[in-house]
Amino acid sequence: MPNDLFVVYGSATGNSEHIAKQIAQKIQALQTTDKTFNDVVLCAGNEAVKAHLPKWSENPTSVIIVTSTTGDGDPPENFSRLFRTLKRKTSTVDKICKSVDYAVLALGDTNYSKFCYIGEVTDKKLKECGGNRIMDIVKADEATGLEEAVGGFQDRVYGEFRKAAGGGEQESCEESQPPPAPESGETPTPPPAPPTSKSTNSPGVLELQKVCAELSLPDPLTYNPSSATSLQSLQASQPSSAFLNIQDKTTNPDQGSASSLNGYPLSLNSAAESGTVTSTSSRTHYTKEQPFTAPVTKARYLSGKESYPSGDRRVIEVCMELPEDFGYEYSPGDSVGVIVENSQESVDAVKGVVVGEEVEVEGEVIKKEKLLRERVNINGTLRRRELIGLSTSCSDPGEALALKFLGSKDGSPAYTKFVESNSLNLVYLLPLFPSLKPSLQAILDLFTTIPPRYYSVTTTPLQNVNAVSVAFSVVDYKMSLNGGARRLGHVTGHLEDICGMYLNPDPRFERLPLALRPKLPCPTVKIFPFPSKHFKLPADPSYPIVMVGPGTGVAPFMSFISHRKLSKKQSLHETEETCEGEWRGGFELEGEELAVGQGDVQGYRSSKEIGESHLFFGCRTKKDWIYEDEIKAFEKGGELTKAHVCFSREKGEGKYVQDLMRKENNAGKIRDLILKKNGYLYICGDAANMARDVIACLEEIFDVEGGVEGKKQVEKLKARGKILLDIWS
Ligand SMILES: Cc1cc2nc3c(=O)[nH]c(=O)nc-3n(C[C@H](O)[C@H](O)[C@H](O)COP(=O)(O)O)c2cc1C
Repeated sequence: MPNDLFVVYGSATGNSEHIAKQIAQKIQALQTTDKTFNDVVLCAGNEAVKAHLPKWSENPTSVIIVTSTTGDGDPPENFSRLFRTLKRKTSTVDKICKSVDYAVLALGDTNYSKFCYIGEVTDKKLKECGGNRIMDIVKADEATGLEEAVGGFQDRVYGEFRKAAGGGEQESCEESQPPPAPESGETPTPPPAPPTSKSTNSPGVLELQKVCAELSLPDPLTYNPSSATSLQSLQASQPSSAFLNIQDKTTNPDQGSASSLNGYPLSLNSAAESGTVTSTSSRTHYTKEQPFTAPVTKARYLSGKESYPSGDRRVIEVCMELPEDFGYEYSPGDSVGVIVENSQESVDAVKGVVVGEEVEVEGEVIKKEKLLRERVNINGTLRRRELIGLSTSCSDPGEALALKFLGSKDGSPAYTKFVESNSLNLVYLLPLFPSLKPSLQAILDLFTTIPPRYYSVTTTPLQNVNAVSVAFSVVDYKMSLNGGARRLGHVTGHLEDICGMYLNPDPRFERLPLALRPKLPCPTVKIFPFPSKHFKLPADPSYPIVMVGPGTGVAPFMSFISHRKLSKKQSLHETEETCEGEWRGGFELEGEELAVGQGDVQGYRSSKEIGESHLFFGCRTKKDWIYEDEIKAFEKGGELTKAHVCFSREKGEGKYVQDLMRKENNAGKIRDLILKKNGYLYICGDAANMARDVIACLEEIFDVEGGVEGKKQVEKLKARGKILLDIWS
């Protein structure tokens, strides 16, 4: 009796999920001719724990894990439960994976210190749980392009599993893939012939040629894709009925189907996962799939108001109302996920070019307009695999080659300059490559769903449990392509737009009393709670805290300081239960995972004294200083011991936060608070530059001996949860 094959993913931003889906689809397609496996099951790690893991120790099972690492070496949310379970179960006598053949594909980025950490640990733990590793872990690096490693894994993995299942060697995921099925009544389009000359009229190719010349790269039209064999496996999988049959083995019929095909959300998996996310007092039922439509009750510019409508640095705070049944008492350090549909303008720009009027997904026919507006991420920066996939829909061979080159490893520097630095998305790609006419099905196959954006809360529930505020910079810049078109962030631009009535009120009505002003409809936004597991205040408020948050990285610290201030004022502890061993957010934790002293809202309510607190904040100029009044008021009121502030474009004691931290007094203070006084150090903001520099600075600060001590000390403090990061790239 053939065994089941599980393709299990852990994904924060959709890459691993998409790759896992491709692998599952391809293997499923092979099963029509080659019955190596009974069923092919695709699911997120958390879903696997309850629905499938118990059976893995009983029956021979094959498991392919595709997981990224996020945060600072953290598992993606939808993988965290499986990760914890595997870590916990290694020492048990009854090896829970003793009947499991497995392989791990780890996604990561070498810009982060814990490269592919979650994949590595998962691979190790599966082994310790008795699993049979059938091929070595493959690590794919986002910094240089995931494609080659992913392609190599895809090429090999099926053959290896087949061999292990006793089915011989001949199959590989790619080789035996059936040819793409033509749409009914159509003859398949032959692949475009290679270009015969380097001349072209294509605006995209011309721009790319310029970029390549600047970077001393070969002309993209001379690119020879056949030398990049493994990339072929990442090309768009064409619709094939065999691919649309991945079986979901979920156990909960209420949640609908978990199968996630062609970029559609894994509604069941995600819902199941979020459904168990509880606050200490109640469960929340608002999720990514079922967000709450929150009225935006206030919005204000924290900086840059004078530069509206097109200044490059505008920071906005928006306040959203939460309903009674939101059932979610958030706590400082948490974020709110915001979902914004694609704008009508971007849908219109794509609609006319994409071929086909509707697609069928799991029996449901979806019209083009709806699919483009609500589902596919046409506003996201194009990924390499999407470019390679789109190349097959170009009728001009030069354009096809240029897109293939951009998605290839050889074209990596050009990708950075041409795609990444312009945040080039499908909407702007189409006019550059006029022969590119993808089908609606290809768009569905290639693109992920619109991802939510996450923003740290700036408020505390101790003040108002029915409202939450977040702060963000408006993304607004000029592209170097498309004639210098202006680009606004998909979410931040939208929020600024809908909050116009608060941000830039009509001056004609300003002198009128509020009651007499015309009533405008309250803007709304779709949100869901996104609790943080690690970025939490210490449970004992008397512990000191050091907060490093330049720019909008200061946002969670506004919540931290307000929370400590109000916790001192309120003495609610008699009426509140404390909650031990469970985070707010309902994640069960093992002893060693519970960082010393970390806690929740309730812990704070029992507080009397709050410990010393230091904030390191930096921005470009005094004009950019957000929350200046609030920070000064905190300092005056004693809730903040000291704000250390610097301006990179003005004269002062230092340019950047790390310059201030390095100063003798401050370095000594940080050492004392963290090492001797049981303090916690928090870093929030940009991962690539700021966090890296701040960590390097801390290594110096803790390197009292002048040797390698500092590096080790920082690692130790991170491992103990005494240095905590909330960073983004
Ligand atoms: C906020 C953030 C934190 C990250 N942290 C790490 C990390 O600690 N180690 C690592 O190897 N990669 C890290 N990455 C890189 C991701 O693993 C990589 O981008 C991967 O392709 C994401 O896959 P996913 O979309 O399936 O989550 C991080 C990425 C982001 C955006």
